[in-house]
Amino acid sequence: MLTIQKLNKTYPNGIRALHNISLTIDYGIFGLLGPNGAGKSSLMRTLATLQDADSGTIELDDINFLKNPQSARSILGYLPQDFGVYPNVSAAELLDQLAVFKGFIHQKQRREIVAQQLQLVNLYEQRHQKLGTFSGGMRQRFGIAQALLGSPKLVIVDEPTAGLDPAERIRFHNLLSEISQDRILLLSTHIVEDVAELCPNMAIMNRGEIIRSGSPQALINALNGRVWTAPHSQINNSEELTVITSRMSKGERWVRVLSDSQPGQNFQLGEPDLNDVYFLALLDKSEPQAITV
Ligand SMILES: Nc1ncnc2c1ncn2[C@@H]1O[C@H](COP(=O)(O)OP(=O)(O)OP(=O)(O)O)[C@@H](O)[C@H]1O
Repeated sequence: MLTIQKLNKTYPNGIRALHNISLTIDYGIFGLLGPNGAGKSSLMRTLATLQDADSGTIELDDINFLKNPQSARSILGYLPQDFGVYPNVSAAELLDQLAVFKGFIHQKQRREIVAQQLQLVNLYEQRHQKLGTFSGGMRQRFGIAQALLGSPKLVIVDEPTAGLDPAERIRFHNLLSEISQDRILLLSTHIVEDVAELCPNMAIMNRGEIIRSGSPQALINALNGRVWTAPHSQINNSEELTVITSRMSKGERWVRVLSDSQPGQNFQLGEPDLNDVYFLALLDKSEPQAITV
């Protein structure tokens, strides 16, 4: 179990990026979902021991990350949001060099590990190709290969699917699912579908705070019988509604509304989903009010 307790961080410019963050995270993929600026990267960087917290604790296997970052680094791998590569170096060369930094000093052992990792992420055939010629998806898979050097118990990946095309995204999801079998994989993302498809457990973060946590299914079930839908064109303007989303679907604008009873005659009961959970969580935090559409 990774245990985070009462973690706080305020940057020198006064922005409070983490406010009393407490989470207990078990093996498998854990999704951290939140809008831009929620504090996800701040939390990821703190867990990766790349920045200090003002207070709180992070523990895994009796290692206190904040007091003993060196030991923590030996059990964690990190794929940052802005993973830069040297464009003129090949995948095998850079991975070999990163393996040296991870403490693999014997060349023969390193060669085996580098080959293993590149096979795992399906880049072995392209191992001599320069990283500057890799597509976004290949680069992210390479990022996973380097994060897995040394078989870490905790792997932290920060917004890895942003910008990937649908096929690469599926391939990347499959890879994440495969490598999460025997470790904790923390996935930070602002893409609701990433969490819906991959994560048995999740938390939603906004403005430096955890505002929901649990299994996606349990959070969705809590909305059963309370989400109503109607075409926007059929809603009477005078109705006061708690709108979850109002967006285009198949050429028509549809409104989803939270209500304990049918909010109007044109509304039908909808099937709640993780988008409803997410948008309602964000609404809660910004002082919910009835919205007239
Ligand atoms: N080094 C820093 N110094 C000052 N403020 C920072 C720093 N890093 C982040 N912030 C601020 O802290 C808040 C949280 O930022 P953070 O990058 O952690 O959020 P995020 O959820 O990862 O967002 P995004 O999805 O846009 O990357 C933002 O208001 C951001 O401007």
